[in-house]
Amino acid sequence: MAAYALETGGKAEVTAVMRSNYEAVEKNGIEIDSIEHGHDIKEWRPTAIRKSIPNVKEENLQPFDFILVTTKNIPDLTPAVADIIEPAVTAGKTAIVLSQNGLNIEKPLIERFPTNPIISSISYIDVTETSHGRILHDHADAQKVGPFNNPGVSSEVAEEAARRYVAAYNATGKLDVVFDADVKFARWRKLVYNASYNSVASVLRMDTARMRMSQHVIDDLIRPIMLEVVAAARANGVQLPDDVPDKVIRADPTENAFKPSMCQDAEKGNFLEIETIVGEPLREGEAKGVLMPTLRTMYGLLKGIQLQIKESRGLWEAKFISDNPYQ
Ligand SMILES: NC(=O)C1=CN([C@@H]2O[C@H](COP(=O)(O)OP(=O)(O)OC[C@H]3O[C@@H](n4cnc5c(N)ncnc54)[C@H](OP(=O)(O)O)[C@@H]3O)[C@@H](O)[C@H]2O)C=CC1
Ligand SMILES: CC(C)(CO)C(=O)C(=O)O
Repeated sequence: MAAYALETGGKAEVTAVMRSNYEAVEKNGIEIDSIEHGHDIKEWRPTAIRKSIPNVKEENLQPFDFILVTTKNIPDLTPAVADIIEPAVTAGKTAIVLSQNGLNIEKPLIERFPTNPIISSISYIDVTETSHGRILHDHADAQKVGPFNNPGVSSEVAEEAARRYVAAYNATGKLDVVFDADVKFARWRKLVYNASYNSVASVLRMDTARMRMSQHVIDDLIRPIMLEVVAAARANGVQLPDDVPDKVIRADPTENAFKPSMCQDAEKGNFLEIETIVGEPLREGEAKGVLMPTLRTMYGLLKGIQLQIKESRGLWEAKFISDNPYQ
């Protein structure tokens, strides 16, 4: 959806890097059913489609102005985001936009690319790739875009890059995609949803409407996690208002059965974004003395699921390692 918005705005040319969907898109283009851009978009293609990350130096390419990262962010697996994008980054030039959920995702990027603007996009957009190259977009694209603090880049340069990205993305001015300098607030606010709904949905394989209809899932799991995240945010200097949990609980429409992105991954047998969405807020909160028992339990369950996925893909072997006290 980002490629579509950027290209159709007329201020950007997008090179889209695809993986499992490459062949399907190369052959048939992209089919989009979008609440905002139209329900019957067929055979759409961005300026370029690639099967691998462009290598700017080896291929003698012009530097990219922006790299928009829309992969899942799973630091407990390799390759890490910084390794994936490195060949396309031009030091001191390319701005890197992380349109990914979670906390502290900028840290490895700042370490690897100390002279590049690193930009945060917090996105509210329910998008599902229903099959390769087929996109269902059923919530208005709303984003808060702002610069992460990269000590090697001046705040003026970083802000200018973020504003330029917003201007290209929202060229028509019709989308709710806006500049917002308070990246820390936007990220913690979004985590109230993701740490709770994404993780509970992944364990229960349940959509958010059914959770609300059940009542107990909200009372016993969702609301307690939200309150723990709000307490962790406040302990870290982010004053989320008292009404955030109630607003976020009711954020999704109840007439369709929406499953958050992590649940979609669990159902596909894909790896889960556990560390950035659950592990990091847990560590940040507990480091400040906040008790987070519900989120800690979810973390343990999700790590168990991740281990099963790793084993099924041959990335974990069921054996004791030397310092394991339970053998
Ligand atoms: N879906 C949503 O509505 C929302 C998602 N988010 C966040 O946005 C981010 C992206 O989520 P989402 O769009 O759902 O993710 P998806 O898993 O649907 O899409 C990720 C894409 O990245 C590709 N990819 C992953 N690694 C590589 C690689 N090394 N090289 C090339 N391509 C790669 C995947 O390919 P392949 O299919 O081969 O794995 C897949 O096409 C996440 O951080 C998520 O939390 C935020 C708001 C809403
Ligand atoms: C809820 C949503 C779709 C944002 O709108 C999201 O962040 C996710 O599914 O991970």
